[in-house]
Amino acid sequence: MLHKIINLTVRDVRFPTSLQQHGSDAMHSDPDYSAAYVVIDTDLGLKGFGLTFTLGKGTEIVVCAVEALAGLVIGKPLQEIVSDFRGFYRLLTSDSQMRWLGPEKGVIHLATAAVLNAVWDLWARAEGKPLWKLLVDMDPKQIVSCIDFRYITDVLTEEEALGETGFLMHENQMLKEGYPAYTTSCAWLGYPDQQLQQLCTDALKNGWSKFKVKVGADLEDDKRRCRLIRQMIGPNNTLMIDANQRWDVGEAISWVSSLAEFKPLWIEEPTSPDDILGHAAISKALAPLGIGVATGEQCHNRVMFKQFLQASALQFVQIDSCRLGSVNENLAVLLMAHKYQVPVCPHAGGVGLCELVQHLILFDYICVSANLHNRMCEYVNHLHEHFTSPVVIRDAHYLPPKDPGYSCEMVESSVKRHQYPEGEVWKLHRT
Ligand SMILES: C[C@H](O)[C@@H](O)[C@@H](O)[C@H](O)C(=O)O
Ligand SMILES: [Mg+2]
Repeated sequence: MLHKIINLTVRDVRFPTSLQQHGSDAMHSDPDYSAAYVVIDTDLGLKGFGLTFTLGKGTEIVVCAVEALAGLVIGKPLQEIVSDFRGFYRLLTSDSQMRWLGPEKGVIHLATAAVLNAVWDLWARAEGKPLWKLLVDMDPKQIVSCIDFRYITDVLTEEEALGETGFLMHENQMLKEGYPAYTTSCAWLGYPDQQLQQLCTDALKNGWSKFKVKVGADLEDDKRRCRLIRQMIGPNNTLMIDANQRWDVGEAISWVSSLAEFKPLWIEEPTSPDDILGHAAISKALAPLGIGVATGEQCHNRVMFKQFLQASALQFVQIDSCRLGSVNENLAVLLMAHKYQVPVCPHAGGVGLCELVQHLILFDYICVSANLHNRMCEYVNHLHEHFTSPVVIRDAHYLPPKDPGYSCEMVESSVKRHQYPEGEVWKLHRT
């Protein structure tokens, strides 16, 4: 465990997903799934790989922010970092000059996630374990020692957190059955009805039973698309809807009420991701219709999640492996969600997000929640071929990864081809 970090590189990698409207929603009509992709080198040759997710333009800004953090990482032995991981998280997020850019939000926090994801990957590789197993094998004290409790002790103290982990009952079940997943890949907003129908038919054949549909641009379109999907999947399968922050509070309530006949389990991101009281009002108004509110993919830190939970403003917590400050901050959110008994259903609509977040939800089930009721992890079917250890889905379940690390290493030839702007793929698209 002497691995000393001697270098950090970061690259701007973009995939032209907008060409076919993959990933499109009511607010992001042309998303190019992208990543600020980090590689850290150690003196002994072991490498760590990490990333954060972006939508194309602006990835270069995240790259700059990662470069600004690199000096805090280079020169550190892995052992020193992980023996005081809370301190290291603080170092990255509380730098007395750079914290002005956040603190713990926006571009600088995305950069923190990319760097720390690479450090966690390195640690798991050094231990020869997939990240979920590294977490599962830690004793609760060590888990808790990775979390920065600043700003959340009014809801969760370190002592309380110690009592919240450690069930360990369900590892074998996960290895056998995997963790339940839902698919978003049938119904991106830019897909025509025919494509939606075809993809839904295929998904049903492949054993999918939970489907998310993008809504929010046009009410009549939403009704037609939800009707179509509900008819195809029948009354017993699950439907979720996602508006990606399109509405004001009142509009959200009336729009979703008009879609209530299609029986969605949740409305995701109905309004601004920062409007905690707005989400609380929407939750209250929709509860009698049996519709919950889900949010989190743009919830930028544990303090926001704390308040969402305190205000009963969400009924599904959607953690994101690349928006929060890596595993460290995600652990805090998992434990707070457990305290409030709110199910965690991770966000994974992006490049690499499925690969990463599966580790976190496996840990959550095995060591924290021990519960599968109303819990599922998002799955989207794009771009897995660019990873060296892509997710394995069987019967709509994530099978626990076996390779050491955090599953975020990308195939080097893919990185080269998709690097922006010099990669071959981008040369083609510009001509
Ligand atoms: C732009 C992206 O594809 C989003 O639409 C996506 O992350 C989405 O909100 C999701 O829930 O998967
Ligand atoms: Mg979403």
